[in-house]
Amino acid sequence: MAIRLGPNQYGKAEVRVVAVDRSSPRHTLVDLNVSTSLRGDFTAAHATGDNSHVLTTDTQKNTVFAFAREGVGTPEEFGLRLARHLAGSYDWITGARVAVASYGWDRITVAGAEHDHAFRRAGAEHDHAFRRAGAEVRTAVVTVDGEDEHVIAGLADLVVLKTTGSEFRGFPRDRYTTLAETTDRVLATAVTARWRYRAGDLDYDALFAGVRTALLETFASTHSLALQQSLHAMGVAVLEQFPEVAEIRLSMPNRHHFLQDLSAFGLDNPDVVYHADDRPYGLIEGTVLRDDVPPAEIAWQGTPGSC
Ligand SMILES: O=c1[nH]c(=O)c2[nH]c(=O)[nH]c2[nH]1
Repeated sequence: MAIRLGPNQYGKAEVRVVAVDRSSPRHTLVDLNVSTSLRGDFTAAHATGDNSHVLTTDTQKNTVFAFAREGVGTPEEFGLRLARHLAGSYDWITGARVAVASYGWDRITVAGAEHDHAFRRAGAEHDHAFRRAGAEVRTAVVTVDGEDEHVIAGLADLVVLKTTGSEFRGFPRDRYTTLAETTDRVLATAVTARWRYRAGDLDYDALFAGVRTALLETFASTHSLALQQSLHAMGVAVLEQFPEVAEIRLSMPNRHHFLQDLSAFGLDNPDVVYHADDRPYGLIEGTVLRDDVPPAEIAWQGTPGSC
């Protein structure tokens, strides 16, 4: 019985690259998940571990980031540029497949914010604060406990990002601290928020829309010194604007965007190309509540991500 190597391919899966165009104060961004894979004669690597024909997956990843520095364009164009380059790089590589998933981002709009400098160009559309299209979920948890009824409304996976207007500095340093202080970073999070209503007949749709808008507007407008500060400001805004809300609990992972070092390829990177890292992530959670409303812990029992 002859045993042989059948079809095979290899590449780097899910390179998360975010490219920001800062050429005007109205930033734009492209957010991609790029997977490459090569076909060709890689028999030697499989049979004997001879890697002389292996264009490493690390190199493929670097190529994705380096190509993003030169502009992304459409996913199709970016895929074509990459695939042509990879397929043409060595004689023994006969083909390349590049899969590009492109995540859409909408500008956050803020009513009545025309006087904020970040809105000056397009009415209420923010220059550098975005909401990822499509991912979010509306939630409700209702508890009936004897005579008591509790309604917790919420949303999950409301993904937002600011390309500027975020700092993080002034933290203590010990022997394990390597994080650099920054006065300008990309700030991104997936907001999970749950808020408990006071009793009463309420227009839940209108309240949901209002709370969601308050969360978005406040994320966009707050010059953030920490994600904790943004979280607090978002909770305060909801309680200030909606007397119907007794308390709000927020869970906000810090979706880190690391500036990709392109210097090894002779490229600068003036805050253009980022690696959107999915883990580990900071997880910032907090409750904002009113002093004069009795707690209702039973309403929260079994609700994940609230503290
Ligand atoms: O907004 C932040 N809060 C933190 O607590 C923290 N920790 C960290 O490493 N980066 C950040 N960013």
